[in-house]
Amino acid sequence: MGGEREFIASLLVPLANTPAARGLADDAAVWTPPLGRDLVVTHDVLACGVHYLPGDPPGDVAWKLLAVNLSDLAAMGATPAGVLMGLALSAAEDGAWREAFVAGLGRAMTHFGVAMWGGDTVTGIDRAVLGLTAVGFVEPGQALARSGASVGDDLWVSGTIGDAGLGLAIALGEAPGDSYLLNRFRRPLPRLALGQALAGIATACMDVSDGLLIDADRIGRASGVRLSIVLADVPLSGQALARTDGDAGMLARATAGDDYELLFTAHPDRRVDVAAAATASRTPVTRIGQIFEGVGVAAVNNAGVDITPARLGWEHS
Ligand SMILES: Nc1ncnc2c1ncn2[C@@H]1O[C@H](COP(=O)(O)OP(=O)(O)OP(=O)(O)O)[C@@H](O)[C@H]1O
Ligand SMILES: Cc1ncc(C[n+]2csc(CCOP(=O)(O)O)c2C)c(N)n1
Ligand SMILES: [Mg+2]
Ligand SMILES: [Mg+2]
Ligand SMILES: [Mg+2]
Repeated sequence: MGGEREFIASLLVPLANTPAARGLADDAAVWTPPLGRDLVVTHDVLACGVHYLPGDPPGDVAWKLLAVNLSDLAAMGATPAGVLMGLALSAAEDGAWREAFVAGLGRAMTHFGVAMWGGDTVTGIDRAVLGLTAVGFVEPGQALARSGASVGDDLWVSGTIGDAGLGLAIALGEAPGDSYLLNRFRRPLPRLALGQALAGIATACMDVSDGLLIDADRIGRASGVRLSIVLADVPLSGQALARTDGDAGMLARATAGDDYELLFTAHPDRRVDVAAAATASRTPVTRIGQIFEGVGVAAVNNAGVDITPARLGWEHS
């Protein structure tokens, strides 16, 4: 395997077969956005040892790098268009790793229908740091926000919560294996179709990356309301349910993060519309609470007792 030039020419140029990328032959991409749409732009970083493990399959690391960014576009109700990727690699990401990474990235890009527009590659650091910028678009003025939740709204979440946290424990060798849970950690599925279907229905929306409780707290703070979550109503997969005991178990699921599900609010009069959006996007949604006066989040157990923990989820120091 040659150097940077050969890596770009042999592995990345084939991924960039879209006019905007100009064959990665110019200094930047030139993209003609869909007329009249609002552009939605996001960037997230995955660091080896922080977001994934050195032994994770490189193709899955690529999937996750794209998926976590598309999840932020989903949270805004956007349709993805293209990506720019920044790779800072260590000696551990050798030729075989790079080939497997790019192969996985190509499969992920095809799956989600996004184009590679360019990026940058550097080597010589101790641990890999992988950044990706995703660009999408929405109908003018239709981008969702964290700030629109009102007192009386319902609180909803897509899919199931806590699977990825259990998958991480499995990847770390701390829990017995389960391919479904491991896959939920390594290959999250951004809820793009649901996000798009929620335009005009959700009053606030975000994706759950750091943990259900901490991200609910963010909607609460952004909206100036209190999100009350009935822990027993938080949807768990069968696999997670089998590994979850009591209030402490539910709190562990609700603070683990890496879910990449959508958390959103809507007026109770829109329950039929939320159900229709879920059906149209083939995405399960569950009502997990209500919005009250106050600020932030409260987690309530079966006895109606507020058991909100001090630590709500993942935060970088
Ligand atoms: N280094 C940075 N430079 C500029 N803006 C940033 C930076 N880090 C975060 N932000 C911005 O701050 C806001 C919150 O970022 P945060 O990373 O918490 O959200 P997120 O990407 O949805 O969550 P996560 O990173 O857990 O997936 C976003 O609007 C983001 O663009
Ligand atoms: C090896 C390993 N250890 C721990 C975790 C858990 N984790 C790390 S960052 C984060 C929040 C989302 O990231 P960010 O806020 O940076 O976008 C979570 C839940 C992991 N994924 N991999
Ligand atoms: Mg981020
Ligand atoms: Mg987000
Ligand atoms: Mg975060």
